[in-house]
Amino acid sequence: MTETVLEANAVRVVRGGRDVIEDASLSIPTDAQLLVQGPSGAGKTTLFNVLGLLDTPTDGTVTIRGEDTASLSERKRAKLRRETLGFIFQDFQLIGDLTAWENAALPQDHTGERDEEWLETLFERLEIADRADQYPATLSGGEKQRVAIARALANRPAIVLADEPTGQLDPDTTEQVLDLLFRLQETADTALVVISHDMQLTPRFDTVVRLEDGRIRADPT
Ligand SMILES: Nc1ncnc2c1ncn2[C@@H]1O[C@H](COP(=O)(O)OP(=O)(O)OP(=O)(O)O)[C@@H](O)[C@H]1O
Repeated sequence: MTETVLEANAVRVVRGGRDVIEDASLSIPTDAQLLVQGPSGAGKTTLFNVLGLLDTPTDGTVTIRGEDTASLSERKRAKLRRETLGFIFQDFQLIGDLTAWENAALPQDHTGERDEEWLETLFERLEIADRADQYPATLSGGEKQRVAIARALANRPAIVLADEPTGQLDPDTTEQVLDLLFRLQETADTALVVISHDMQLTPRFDTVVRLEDGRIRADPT
């Protein structure tokens, strides 16, 4: 049986006096290819932040490998986040005065565990080895997203969480980035959770759930 790495149980998030997420439950196995698909305002970013331990739910629990994250101190949550999760954001969030390589190495710097060989593997697989010394301003959108993917995988996280990872890419580059993500998922042995409004992504994923008005619904197809 596949192990569950992250579980959200009856999560409710109240913001601005109303329920932005209502009774959301998700079980993420170690080999997940999960797409959470939903329209603008459905609560996707809020759910991303809760699953990524960047925000705490008003009610309900988020457990990682069976450990309830609510009972942890902020320091322990941050440590668990650094060691277990890799993040990919729509706007890449690269640091402008660091090179592509330095950006990708940041999570390793935070945990103090440099693994140059793994970074090299990632840069080769992502076909950005020749861009390693360039600064973000000189990279294309697709290249920036690949650096962001390398950074997300730098610490070999158990889960990669991606919020609209292809939102700024054209359809062809979107397909290429998805191909790379799935191939790297296998190499890195990580669960992949993508949150997106983009219907183009739907056929590529094993499991698709819909988020509508803060509620998770099973994929109707
Ligand atoms: N801190 C907050 N205070 C008040 N309302 C909030 C807060 N955070 C989110 N919301 C509201 O909750 C709803 C869901 O927001 P969220 O950003 O999670 O949606 P989303 O699905 O990611 O949307 P988009 O695709 O447009 O980014 C929105 O109506 C938003 O205005």
